[in-house]
Amino acid sequence: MTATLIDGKAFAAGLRERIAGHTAAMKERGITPGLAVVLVGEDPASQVYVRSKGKQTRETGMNSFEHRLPTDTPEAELLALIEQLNEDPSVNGILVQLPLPGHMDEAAVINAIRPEKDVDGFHILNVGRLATGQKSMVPCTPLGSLMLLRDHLGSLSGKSAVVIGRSNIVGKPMAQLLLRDSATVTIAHSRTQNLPDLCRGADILVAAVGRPHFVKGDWIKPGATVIDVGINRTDDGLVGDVDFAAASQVAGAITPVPGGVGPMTIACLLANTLTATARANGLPDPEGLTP
Ligand SMILES: Nc1nc(=O)c2c([nH]1)NC[C@@H]1CN(c3ccc(C(=O)N[C@@H](CCC(=O)O)C(=O)O)cc3)C=[N+]21
Repeated sequence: MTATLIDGKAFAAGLRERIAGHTAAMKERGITPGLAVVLVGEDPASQVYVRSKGKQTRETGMNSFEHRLPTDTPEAELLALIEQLNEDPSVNGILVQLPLPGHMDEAAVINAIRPEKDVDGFHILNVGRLATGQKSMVPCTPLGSLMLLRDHLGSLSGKSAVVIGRSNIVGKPMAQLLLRDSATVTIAHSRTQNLPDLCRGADILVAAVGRPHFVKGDWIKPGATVIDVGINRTDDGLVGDVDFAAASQVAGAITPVPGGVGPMTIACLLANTLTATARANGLPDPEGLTP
């Protein structure tokens, strides 16, 4: 048996087109969504992502504001920039690229962003809102994964979901979103006992561990839906957290790397920026893109 390929790249392209349509309608009313991306330091991978985010923001018709600061920038200077962006009415979304240099307090920086403009959904208030079922900004990678799951499965209600990874950026918010869709959710991590057996019970398996080919083919329940969040640079190029060749013989459906969750992350960043702009202007949420 060979799994259905869940084409995140194509889904993201369609999503960006719908976002561009909403953006054009807003611009007719004199509102242009604006996204500010802040990059501290010269990490080459981060520079690639920031460039790609800026390009897609502009292609969607939104304003893109990019701020690059040197690695040794004092934290107070970054906080002052965030305050300036908080006050700027042309900026609807603020993203501070992570990870930050070691001398900075990541939580303090994230929580300095006005929650309404926190398009990453990392602010403590948005985390609490998501956990309690209130409208919030939702982290982009989990949101993109949820969209792919809903598109492929329809209802997630009652399904057994295993999320491998407990990060604040992916694992924990992913579990919250699955729970909100009435899946039965287990969060697994490095201390989990008998992980292969646990995975074999999962109708939905989300791998967010950051280790190349960590999830083996014989961990997959036949017919399961597998979402591979991993982006690992190896000598063989970009690979996911799942052994794709083996897993795709067993799974019902699986996301590839590249071309799966990655492109959805950026499309959801634009979706959150559009939603933030609508909310800032008293307009209804476009299509309920940000749940
Ligand atoms: N505040 C913050 N928010 C983020 O959302 C954030 C961040 N910091 N720091 C870094 C990670 C990483 N990230 C990715 C986005 C798109 C792809 C993506 O489009 N990947 C392509 C391939 C890209 C390639 O070839 O390198 C794919 O999977 O097909 C990957 C990774 C967002 N991040």
